[in-house]
Amino acid sequence: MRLDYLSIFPAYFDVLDISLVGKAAINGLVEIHAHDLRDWTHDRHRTVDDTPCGGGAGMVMKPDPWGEAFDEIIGTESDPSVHVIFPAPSGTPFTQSAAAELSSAQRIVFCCGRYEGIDHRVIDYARSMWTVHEVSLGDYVLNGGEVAALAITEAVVRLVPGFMGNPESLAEESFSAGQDGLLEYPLFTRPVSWRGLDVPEVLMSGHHGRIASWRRDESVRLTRERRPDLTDSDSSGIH
Ligand SMILES: COc1cccc(COC(=O)c2cn[nH]c2)c1
Repeated sequence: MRLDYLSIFPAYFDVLDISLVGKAAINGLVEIHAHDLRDWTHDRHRTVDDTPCGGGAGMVMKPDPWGEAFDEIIGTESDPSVHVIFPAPSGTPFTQSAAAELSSAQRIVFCCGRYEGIDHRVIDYARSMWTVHEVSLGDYVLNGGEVAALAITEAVVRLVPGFMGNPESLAEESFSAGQDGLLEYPLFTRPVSWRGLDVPEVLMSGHHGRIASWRRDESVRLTRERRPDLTDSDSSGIH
């Protein structure tokens, strides 16, 4: 899987050289390329933004640098197998199933917006050429798409076959299919007693049936408490 990042702050992606994603890069599982959008400007100030047509506060990212960067990084041929991601508050909520779908992509290009956003024609042009995803990580505003691109990268790359040493651990996480779309139950490890707080006895009983039932009850309780929106979904198994 090749991952490209287009940003005016490409150094954000240096962090991908460490930890698991870095290891995957070494193993050749993923190939990471970060690019400075200003490399495709031609004026002395390397300008990437301009005032919004129609007025309004702030600045908008000009289309020209994006188009030239696309030509060089992706090419001028249409190819639906290339996935282009624009993180933005106005995007479609990003989910674990979207991460799973993207984990089989051969190429993903992250376009990191700054200022008030990117000239919409950039997204329209990209849609005419590749498979575009405008995604939101949540109902809040970041200063740019870089942090969102890092989060999406981690969610996707950890699902790439061969990435996780222990694929079983993927099956039991929140939002993974195995949990019926419920939130993950509370986790404990040794010591059994810590600062006057004890591990729930059932987990030390060795009775696997009771443990499974305790975990399910906890997942249902947590999901009802924190994510009532998930309780009616068909996959949750609770109504
Ligand atoms: C594309 O234009 C913009 C404009 C402003 C900020 C951003 C960065 O994305 C977010 O803020 C975000 C992503 N998910 N939730 C919030 C992009």
